[in-house]
Amino acid sequence: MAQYSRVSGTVGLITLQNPPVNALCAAVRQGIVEMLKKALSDSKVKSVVICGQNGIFCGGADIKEFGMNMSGPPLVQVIHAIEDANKPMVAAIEGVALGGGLELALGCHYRIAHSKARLGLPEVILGLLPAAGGTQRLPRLIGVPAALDLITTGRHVIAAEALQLGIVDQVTDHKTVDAAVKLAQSVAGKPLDARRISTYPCARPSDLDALFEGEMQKVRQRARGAIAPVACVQAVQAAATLPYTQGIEREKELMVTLFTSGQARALQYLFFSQRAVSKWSTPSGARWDTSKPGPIHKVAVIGLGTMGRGITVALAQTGLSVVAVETQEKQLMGAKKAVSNMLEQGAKRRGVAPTLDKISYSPNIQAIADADLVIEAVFEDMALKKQVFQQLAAVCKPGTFLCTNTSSLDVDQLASQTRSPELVVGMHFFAPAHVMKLLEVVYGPRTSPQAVATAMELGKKMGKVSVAVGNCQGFVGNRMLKLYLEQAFFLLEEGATPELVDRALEEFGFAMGVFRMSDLSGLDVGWKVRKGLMLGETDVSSGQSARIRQGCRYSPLGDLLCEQGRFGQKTGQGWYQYDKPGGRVASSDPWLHSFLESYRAKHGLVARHIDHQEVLERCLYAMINEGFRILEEGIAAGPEDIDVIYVFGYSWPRHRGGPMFYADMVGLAKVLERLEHYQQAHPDVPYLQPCSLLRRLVASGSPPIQRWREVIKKPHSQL
Ligand SMILES: CC/C=C\C/C=C/C(=O)SCCNC(=O)CCNC(=O)[C@H](O)C(C)(C)COP(=O)(O)OP(=O)(O)OC[C@H]1O[C@@H](n2cnc3c(N)ncnc32)[C@H](O)[C@@H]1OP(=O)(O)O
Repeated sequence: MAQYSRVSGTVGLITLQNPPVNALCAAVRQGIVEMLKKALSDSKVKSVVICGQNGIFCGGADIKEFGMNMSGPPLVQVIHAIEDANKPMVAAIEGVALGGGLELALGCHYRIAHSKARLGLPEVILGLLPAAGGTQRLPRLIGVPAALDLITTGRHVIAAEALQLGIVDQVTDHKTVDAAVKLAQSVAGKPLDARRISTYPCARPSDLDALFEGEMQKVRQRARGAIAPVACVQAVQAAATLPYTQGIEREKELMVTLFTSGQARALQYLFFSQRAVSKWSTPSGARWDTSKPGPIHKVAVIGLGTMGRGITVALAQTGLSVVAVETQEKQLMGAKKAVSNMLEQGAKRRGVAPTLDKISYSPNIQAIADADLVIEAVFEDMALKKQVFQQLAAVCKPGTFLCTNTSSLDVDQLASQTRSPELVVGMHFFAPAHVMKLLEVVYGPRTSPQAVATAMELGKKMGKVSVAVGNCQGFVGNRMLKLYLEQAFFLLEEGATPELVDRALEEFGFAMGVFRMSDLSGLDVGWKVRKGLMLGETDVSSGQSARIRQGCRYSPLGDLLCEQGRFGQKTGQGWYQYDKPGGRVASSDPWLHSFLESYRAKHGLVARHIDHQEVLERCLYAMINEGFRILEEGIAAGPEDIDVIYVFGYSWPRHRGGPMFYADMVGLAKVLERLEHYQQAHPDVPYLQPCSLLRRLVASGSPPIQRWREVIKKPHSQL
């Protein structure tokens, strides 16, 4: 797990060996201690280089070991042994030095990095802090403000910035280990006292208290209830105010609190879930490792509204050739300008050249004849999309993959418009498509494994977290969201206000409550979908209440607001009021409150007191219950898929892991009991009936989420 050799006669070389990222598992830590002893006791060795195997220095502590009983020497002690060494220690950083990997390098007396190397302390993203001395050494090395930035955000820096900040001593474009050996030779025999970072005083800016107060405020605001960023600030504050040994004690104390928190578990689960979803499988047996993607050189986008523009930008940024088709001349002109602006801004931010020349625009669908893959992004209307698919079938060369960006329409119906339904797959992007990380890849019963593999591969190229899901109304994300929204509407009918519901959800950790989010995305979007499903119009002649549709409870509140022209931010009025159409700052709207009162009076509803707990249980458990149905039907392969969709597409608070992880944390028996309670209270809402999978899981003793798959048999699979 760590190898030792002597090179150039006098330099000991310790190589970390734990593929793929040389994570610091117990055996690696033990190996370092043993190899270090060897190097220090070898009288021919005058200095030592530490490097990693296969061009990667180290990806940090082994995350798989977290939550297990610790064995082997603690990392903090390993790093002290390195720093205390009486021969110069040089870190040769290639690939990455992240987390414990960078902390290990900070224990060395010198650091040299390859120009392409990335360095960082991303522990905060895993709900932790750099607890192997990182919070104490980094501020001593680069100052408090810069250390706070890196430790509280977890951002990676490339070697040039690391050099500028003073994290590394040298950057090389050549072979890093060779350059490190040279550096090690040049410093052999030199005194080391001034090279041990733990002995440095921590420079204190004059306004230290104000600095930490400001930072704490900033971090709390950004953290939305996550505790790790706050602990990171506290640990750096200890570095700035306490001697090193006491600072290390404080770092340890804070780490123990984080380690035992559910938040760290949630974030580490997400780390592995994000990687697990790329290893997709479908109920028919297609899998990521047996399905080869088709070659894609040229992609076409049909329809240049908001979604089509974002997709075009994201595609052009991958370097692929893109043909962007929009039949309406005026829309095409506007799109050209908007796409170029977005590409230029993005390129400026990333310090690269904009890829404007990758895109050709056309008003004519014939222009896509030689595309390898087409993404249809026209208006969300089945008749229109069917027409487009018929055209695509006629125009495209044989073998072209045909993708639809529908957010909820039946992918299989679109496939049936073509001669090759096996080439049809959904690619559901989220707005704005060049920014949002999530992509739902939707396979129908006839979609070929190759089409799924191709869409997943393209998503990866576009920098998306892609999740393969089965075809059903709303797929995974919007299918669950519908119930979340509906429960929020019902709560208004029963006595809540948009402010109360939003506050409960924002305190839970959502960036925006459901009503503020609805105002932002536009109430008219859902209205059109409901009208398409015949849910947005009352059949007065049937004599049924406006609050019953298709035999179930229905709230027409959203439709009524739309009928008043209240579409949200874009019209300046929705669930809240704004200072002008397009305004961003929501304020409470007395009109809405009196509208709700008259609505309740009209329908004989008596407002009752509703608390935050009920808001959370009704909105979240309804959605979680649907998640279990999705698992039972085989629409999502596992709970990780649902959780990744919610975190990356619906701003579910990361430190709560996703809806299914949250259910596991709350306890499945409790979720079941509360659903039963609400189902009894609202028998006209059939989806509150607990899903049979949830019942089966509870009956099998509520196994942890990692073992749900054992219980999820798929007798009801529709695929
Ligand atoms: C006791 C605590 C004491 C001190 C505190 C120290 C704490 C830490 O160090 S926490 C860990 C901090 N490090 C990180 O957060 C880095 C996490 N990894 C990454 O960001 C990336 O994996 C990478 C940039 C290192 C590589 O990216 P990429 O090339 O895209 O590969 P993958 O992400 O797909 O990863 C490949 C493979 O490696 C597994 N893996 C990555 N890092 C770790 C790790 N630190 N521990 C264990 N396993 C790791 C990852 O899960 C992938 O595995 P699979 O192929 O099985 O999916």
